Amino acid sequence: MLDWVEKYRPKTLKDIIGNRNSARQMAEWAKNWDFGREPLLLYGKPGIGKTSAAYALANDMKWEIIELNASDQRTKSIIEKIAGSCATTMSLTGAERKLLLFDEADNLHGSADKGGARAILDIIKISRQPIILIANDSYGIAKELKSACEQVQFRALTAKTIAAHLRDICSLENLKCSESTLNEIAEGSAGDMRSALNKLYAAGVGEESLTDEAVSTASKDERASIFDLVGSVLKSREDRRLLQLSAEISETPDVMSQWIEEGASYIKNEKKRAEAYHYLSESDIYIGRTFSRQYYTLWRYASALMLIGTAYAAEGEGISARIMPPSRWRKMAGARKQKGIRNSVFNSLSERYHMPSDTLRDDYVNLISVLIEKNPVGFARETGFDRDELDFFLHDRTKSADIIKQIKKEEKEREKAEKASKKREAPKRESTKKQPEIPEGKDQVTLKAAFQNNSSDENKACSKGINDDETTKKEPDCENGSLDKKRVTQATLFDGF
Ligand SMILES: Nc1ncnc2c1ncn2[C@@H]1O[C@H](COP(=O)(O)OP(=O)(O)OP(=O)(O)O)[C@@H](O)[C@H]1O
Repeated sequence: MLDWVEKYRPKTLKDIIGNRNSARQMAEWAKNWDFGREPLLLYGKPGIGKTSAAYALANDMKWEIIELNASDQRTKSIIEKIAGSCATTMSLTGAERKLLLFDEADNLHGSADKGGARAILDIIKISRQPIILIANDSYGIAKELKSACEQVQFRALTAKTIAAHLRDICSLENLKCSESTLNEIAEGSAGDMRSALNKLYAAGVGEESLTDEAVSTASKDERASIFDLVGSVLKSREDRRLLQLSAEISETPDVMSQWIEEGASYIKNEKKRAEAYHYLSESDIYIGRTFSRQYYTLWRYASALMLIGTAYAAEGEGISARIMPPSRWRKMAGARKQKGIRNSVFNSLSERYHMPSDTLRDDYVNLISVLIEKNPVGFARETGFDRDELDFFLHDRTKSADIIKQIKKEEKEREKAEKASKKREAPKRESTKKQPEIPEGKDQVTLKAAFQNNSSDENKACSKGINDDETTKKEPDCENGSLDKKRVTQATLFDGF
């Protein structure tokens, strides 16, 4: 049996209650959608119809819908695998278009979502299909992602609008309910239609009439979110209520502690803030012990310390800013990327200079930095660094990007010139094809092997000359080298066969 939230989920945009302008904006966008059109970003409080509106739109347009949630472990590669393919191809079921729906676009910083924002941006660039992103908190969305989208705000619904919808549902379900009870549910839902429907369902399902008592019992069962918990810790001093809220949310104490830590950073008074951090660190000890001893009863102490301790320190001063996901998640994602760049830089230098990467990192990093600063172009050209790797030493993203761009341009021009010169050389080679008795393949391989054994710069230059088909031009430079000698040697070797 469907609960009423599902049973009365809007089927078409016309069923969306309130937010008429937003629904209209979505319909316009879909009607005029064409390849290259910006995705939509629907944002607003939970439970006010964003996801329903996206589904209703897809239904109206007869578009197939593919939903991706943050909990799908949206690493870059997975997104590219799932969405990248359908972003560029037509639907298998024959539906004209596929709507890619990225829910929780404001929650892309967790470990499961590394590179999530970047990957979505990449998909936006290549997608031949419409995309909608959904977020509760527009401030939590990566800046680049936000500016790549057309934004549609969803506002919390008024108590009057919610009450009217509840009345309709009561009559469809043959449930008798007084106006005052309906208003009480609507007002207690703070603009959240889903929460209101859940309360009505919990109190009224299987009943003929609704009593105030049933409603207040049902309200207690309403599940809280982590945002409610952080807000309450900073605002309220009701210890029991805080513990009850923490039991309702689905986060474990270690994750909860990271959210509270972020919340504690909003406490204005420095002393009080320090006190909050003190309780958080005490709580962290119990979290550590829980894991090391696998004794989960200790979690209760951890929760009590972090919640009651932080609330005690905050003294109910409340929060004037938006509650954000832990900033350490963002920092950790950044640090992971930086570590990857560092490893790749030192591994490639280690190969080049035949030195352990640890030695390079511990003893030569300053020297290398100075050398690179003196001649960044030459160094980047020689090492084949990319922008991030070069920036690791230069600490100047624009400069690094410019240098890499310049090198790539030069490479392209060189390739072009080489191709052109090969074209010019081709007829000449045809005419000189009839060469000595030495089989062509064997000659090349043995010569190459001979050069590999010789590491002097001069011989390298000679070998380059040969590979580049410029033997004649380079010959005078090779007089002291062993090219001619080797040719003689090889010839003698082959003579022996
Ligand atoms: N504006 C609305 N009109 C009609 N029903 C609504 C509306 N908003 C919410 N509902 C009801 O609440 C349920 C949940 O709504 P929905 O999932 O669309 O909210 P949401 O804003 O996307 O929330 P979240 O941000 O948590 O995903 C729907 O199934 C529907 O029954």
